[in-house]
Amino acid sequence: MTTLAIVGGDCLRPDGTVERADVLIDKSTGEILEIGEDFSADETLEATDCLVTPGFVNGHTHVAMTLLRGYADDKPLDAWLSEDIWPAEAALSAEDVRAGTELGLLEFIKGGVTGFADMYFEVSEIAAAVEEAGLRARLGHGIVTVGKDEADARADAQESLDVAREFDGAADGRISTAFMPHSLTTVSQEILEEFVPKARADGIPVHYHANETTDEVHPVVEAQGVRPLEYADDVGMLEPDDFVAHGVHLNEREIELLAETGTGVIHCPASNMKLASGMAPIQELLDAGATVGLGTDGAASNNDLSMLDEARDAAMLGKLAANDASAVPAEAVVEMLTRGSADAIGLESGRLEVGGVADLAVIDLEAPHLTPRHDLVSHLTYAAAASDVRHTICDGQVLMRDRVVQTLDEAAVRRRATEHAAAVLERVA
Ligand SMILES: CSC[C@H]1O[C@@H](n2cnc3c(O)ncnc32)[C@H](O)[C@@H]1O
Ligand SMILES: [Zn+2]
Repeated sequence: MTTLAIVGGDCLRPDGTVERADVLIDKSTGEILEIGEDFSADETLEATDCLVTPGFVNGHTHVAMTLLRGYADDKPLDAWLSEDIWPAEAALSAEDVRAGTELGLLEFIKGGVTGFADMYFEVSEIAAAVEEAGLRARLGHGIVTVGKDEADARADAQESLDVAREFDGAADGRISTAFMPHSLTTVSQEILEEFVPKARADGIPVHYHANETTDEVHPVVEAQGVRPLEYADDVGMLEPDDFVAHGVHLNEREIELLAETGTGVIHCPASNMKLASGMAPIQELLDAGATVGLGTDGAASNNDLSMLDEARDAAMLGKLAANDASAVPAEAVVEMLTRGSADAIGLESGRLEVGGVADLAVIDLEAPHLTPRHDLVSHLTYAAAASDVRHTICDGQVLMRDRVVQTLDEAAVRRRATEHAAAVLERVA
């Protein structure tokens, strides 16, 4: 057994309390062995004046979209996708997706993210980058069938199923998968009715964008005569392992359905604000008992991949949406940031506890904006930034030590991404 000790820090425990303790990790199994004091270990990470927290889990993203960061801003979802993003994505090669993914994973590690769910294409490249970077992920091929003939639509759906089967368990079990129809309006009913049962039969979860904008709600109501999530339920897309992104425009019945079925909801506040999609009813979802996590969505609608920014946005927007300053408090946000997202997307992480997986972030508290230290849960939600993360650990392995990423060459990744982004734009022009 090879061990790693994180020493000198304060630990954020699953009940929200903070206690002074060291953490002993078995590097060979990636498990937390003990939380206490005076451990001898093969390797040490210094955490004096730091907060040791569960690693942050980004419950919904399109990580390779880092290449399109700043490419198209200040438009609503439909125009942004159809006028700018989809034409640019049509020009992306597998190598571009790899370069954009590596850049995104670098940003994740530097911001304390240890796990994420991703919907995109060229998933073999994304899986290879995840394996190299050392992160944990649920990956899937996103299906869009609008504008495609039947053969192409079925091929796209089949690819999503094949990818989910092929990559489940990859990277020593750090990669899991899902069947990923893009949304209830961009994938036909025929495809959903044919393929969702096939995913279900293989125990593959389903992930999709739902109720993001009113433009996504009205066509479903018109065509089906029911609300989008009632339709999703009818086609078998609300099960305990399933998770939806956004859930902005939900009525009471849909909130109830999400909670009753145990379907996870990934709240993406920055993307919802930037695209002016609306304000998700997060306090209502929490009150109903739904499993709620946080996600950045892609870097082209955010425009960064900082989960600490997302935490602050979730708290602020949650209060505004509820017209209540006590809504979506810091404790609820930290829960969404860690085990809420992990539970929603089905990752075994999000808790700093003995026997749990050692997916951790160590936050340096020696900064003016984190002084004084009345309440570290408050600081995580309202004041800490990605640049305050000092070390990142996933599956017991140190991915970043003293802000130096160990698994990726930062300069090379940034250089490659810059080159690929420029080449894509030239092709699109
Ligand atoms: C077919 S792969 C996934 C697909 O989703 C697009 N996308 C990025 N952000 C959003 C969003 O907020 N709502 C809906 N779709 C989004 C991405 O560009 C890919 O094409
Ligand atoms: Zn998305």
